[in-house]
Amino acid sequence: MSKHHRLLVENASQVVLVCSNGEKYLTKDGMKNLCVIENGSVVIGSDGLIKAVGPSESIRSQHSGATFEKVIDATGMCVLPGLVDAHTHPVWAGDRVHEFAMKLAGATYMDVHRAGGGIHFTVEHTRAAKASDLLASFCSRLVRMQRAGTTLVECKSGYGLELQTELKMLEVIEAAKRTLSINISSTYCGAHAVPRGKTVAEATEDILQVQLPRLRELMSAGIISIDNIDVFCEQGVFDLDSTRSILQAGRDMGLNINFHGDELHPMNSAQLGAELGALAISHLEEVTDEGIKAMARAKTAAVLLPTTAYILRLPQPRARDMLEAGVIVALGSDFNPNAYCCSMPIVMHLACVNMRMSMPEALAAATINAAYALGRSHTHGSLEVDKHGDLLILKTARWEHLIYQLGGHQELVRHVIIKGNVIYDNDRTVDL
Ligand SMILES: N=CN[C@@H](CCC(=O)O)C(=O)O
Ligand SMILES: [Zn+2]
Repeated sequence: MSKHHRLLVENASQVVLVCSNGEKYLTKDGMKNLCVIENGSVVIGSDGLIKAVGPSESIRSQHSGATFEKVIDATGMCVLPGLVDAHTHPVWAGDRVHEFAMKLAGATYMDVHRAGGGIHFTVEHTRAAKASDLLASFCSRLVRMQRAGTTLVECKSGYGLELQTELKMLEVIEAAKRTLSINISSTYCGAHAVPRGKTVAEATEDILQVQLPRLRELMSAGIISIDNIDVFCEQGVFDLDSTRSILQAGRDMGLNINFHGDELHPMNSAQLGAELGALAISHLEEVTDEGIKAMARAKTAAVLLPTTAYILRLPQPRARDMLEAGVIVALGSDFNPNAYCCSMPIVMHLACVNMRMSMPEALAAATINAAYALGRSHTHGSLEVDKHGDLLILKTARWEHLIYQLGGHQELVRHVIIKGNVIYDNDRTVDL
């Protein structure tokens, strides 16, 4: 085949495809046995899509007449799909390091929230911030995520709680899409908290009558693109009825339902999400057995967030029960001013140690299943022909080192590649 391609990555010790039969998600045994090619190569075409992946010898013979813009010799290294972070709150001003100290001293998340801190503190600072400052800090956070291997990330609004600031955040997310190569799934989360001075009913009314109609107009005009709708369904925040009406209104606008549920109290959020056809529900530390069954039946992904339970010293989400019930388990960093973690490799490590997932299960949850939670698993989340050429090259012959070496990704990640373009090249040598 004499053709010109963007990139050839050849002779990798391992190429972890994750799956190879067009699966849109993995469950149960499918998550335990990932597809791995020993001594493999990957070809990415000029359109940024994967053209071939397989054993090095057969790729070499199939492409004997082809030319490549770039060739990477991955001898002694391994190749994985770019990681997918299915839950982040990365657009904000004002850090909350002082609250971390309060929490270490024993305050709970809701103690801080009720005292006017937490989300309210961030809302105050984000409302006051200039869009250009929000964009600059957001982009530097995205760059940190990219360096840790994330190539597709969900990004929420939700620190405005009124139209003007929610829009400012969504526009900042749009601007970042134009600035950086990382793939972004954008989420409207105007129901992240009840704004000060409003009741739940008033906040819900404002979202339904003011915020969503304006977003619909801007979406129709092609000025903004939003993928998902989110609500923080929790005692003292949005109850089940208000959550239902907001999610339904978002769904009617064509948004995917992807919301916070059953985090601090069992709210029957999982059952609600399953009934509404939610693509994903996050947190689920307090999900019930009925909720787990409902999510498995509805194919609603559970986005588990190991950093939240770790930082807030909450009970761990019941990952094993969900996996055994056949729920589509995905992972997210939950990056936000409460859980300041940009690293999916650390998230996978915590999922393995604290939630008792195996390393293959954690990788499936941070690739194909996280892509499913964002409605992107037809294009992302595995190394298969016609999917985006988004991948990581690690300076180690076995992929499990990415999870095993806690915080070691800074040395281990050699290249991060998006659509066949090298967006991060870390040539520091590493002593394993
Ligand atoms: N639980 C609600 N939202 C975030 C926290 C946001 C914040 O504290 O600023 C979460 O997913 O953990
Ligand atoms: Zn969240």
